[in-house]
Amino acid sequence: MLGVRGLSKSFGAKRVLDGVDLDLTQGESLVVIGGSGTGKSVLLRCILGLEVPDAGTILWRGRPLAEARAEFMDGFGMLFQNAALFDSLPVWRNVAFRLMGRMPKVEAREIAVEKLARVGLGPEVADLFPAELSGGMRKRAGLARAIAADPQVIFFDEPTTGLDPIRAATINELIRGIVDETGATAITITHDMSSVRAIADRVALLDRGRVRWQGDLAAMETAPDDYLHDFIAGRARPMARIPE
Ligand SMILES: Nc1ncnc2c1ncn2[C@@H]1O[C@H](COP(=O)(O)OP(=O)(O)OP(=O)(O)O)[C@@H](O)[C@H]1O
Repeated sequence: MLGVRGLSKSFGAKRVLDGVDLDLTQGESLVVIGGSGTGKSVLLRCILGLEVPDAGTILWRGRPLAEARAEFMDGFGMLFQNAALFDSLPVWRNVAFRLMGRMPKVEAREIAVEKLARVGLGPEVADLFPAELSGGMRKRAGLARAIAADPQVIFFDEPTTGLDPIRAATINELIRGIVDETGATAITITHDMSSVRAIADRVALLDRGRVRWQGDLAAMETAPDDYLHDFIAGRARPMARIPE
């Protein structure tokens, strides 16, 4: 459904992505992990068309995404790292952002309230402003916005950043539930191994601009790769090579 072929991107002399290849089938949940600065966000930005790669192609349903950009953009949802809600709009307008203009306001609001309910926020939250929400509630509202237009592909950018472990687990469960329910294809980038275990069907580890390892979640624990195991365990070895 979504393929990345030989994607490369440099900033000045710094080669951040150096031939990344990935494939996602419909309904699959891929979690991309990798150390800080390994290019996870750059990869996401290239897929979203916010960054122009130096080389490589992104395929969407077998066609270069560049040729199907409008169709792709219509069918994607995104949960941003800090929820990225518009502070001047009430929560329901944030959730309904993609729906406004496509349908009458009253209908958009109804869908927003329904999506808020799906993420565990009651109708009383709809008219609050983002500043009145806790961090966990903001994430939930961001998640409701990501699913408002029933996307076929959803991107989750560090979905648990800034949350305590219990709230993080709730968000992970919501994401997994939503992906299962909607059959959406999902790409998550994260450092949080609890997210990996809760959300992933498949895991890809980025290292020095390439996919160092990828495989099913179950295979991750026994994969013959020391760096992957250090990453999973959050372990720093004396004199270990930390990829830059
Ligand atoms: N617009 C840009 N201009 C110059 N360098 C950039 C730009 N965007 C990203 N980089 C560099 O690319 C590298 C990868 O950045 P990226 O944000 O993708 O890392 P990441 O894997 O998402 O890291 P983190 O997990 O810390 O968020 C970094 O060294 C960063 O400084």
